[in-house]
Amino acid sequence: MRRQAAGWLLDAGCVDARTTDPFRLPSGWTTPVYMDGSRLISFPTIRRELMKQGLQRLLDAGALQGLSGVAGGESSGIAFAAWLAEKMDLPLQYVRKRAVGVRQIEGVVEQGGKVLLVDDMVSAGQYKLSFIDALRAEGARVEDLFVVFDYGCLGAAPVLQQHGVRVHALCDWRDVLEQARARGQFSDAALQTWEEFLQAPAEWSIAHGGVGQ
Ligand SMILES: O=P(O)(O)OC[C@H]1O[C@H](OP(=O)(O)OP(=O)(O)O)[C@H](O)[C@@H]1O
Ligand SMILES: O=C(O)c1cc(=O)[nH]c(=O)[nH]1
Repeated sequence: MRRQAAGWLLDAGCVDARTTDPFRLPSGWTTPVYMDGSRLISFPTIRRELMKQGLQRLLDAGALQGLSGVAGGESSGIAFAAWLAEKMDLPLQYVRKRAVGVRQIEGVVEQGGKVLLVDDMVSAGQYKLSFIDALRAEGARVEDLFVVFDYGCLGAAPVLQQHGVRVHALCDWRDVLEQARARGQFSDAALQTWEEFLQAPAEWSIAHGGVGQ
């Protein structure tokens, strides 16, 4: 299943891999690969399959028990949250990256209700922590995050776990790299740089002018 999700990200053209001029993420990490999950909304078959896999995964993990709402992270997470909320016939909210005035959440949050946070992806998890804080400040219980893609190497899952939130991701960079290799996508040099990053992300980032934690 992880390979299949990784393949869909490649099919949708979400992955960019470089050998020079690294990407600099808002968290300060530098990377040779970038995931543009926002493209997924434009591929109906892919997005439908991803949501089907997501629901199954959440069900298997017991994350759908007692849910009272689904909250999308601005902006790419909103469509995915809406599709999941519609499938489960649950209320939808979305969380802005920054408050407009005093309001960061749109939609109605049920006091004490359990909300599933949804986004297209997680890298270092900074935005997710802000979304979780905002939802909790409004009285929601947040115990689970669903994303299509987790970097898997920047430590977001353990940090979110410390904040009481489990991460449910369909795939990570290792899955995407294996799939890209199997398909012969990207140059050998790009695949090699990608592998070096995954083997030592902190060292790679620092060596390319980024942060390492
Ligand atoms: O900091 P993290 O929690 O790891 O999340 C990384 C964020 O990167 C993407 O958003 P981006 O800012 O690229 O824009 P968009 O969602 O508005 O498309 C993605 O949608 C996540 O929200
Ligand atoms: O760290 C981020 O914000 C980030 C990383 C990435 O690969 N793609 C993205 O959209 N955001």
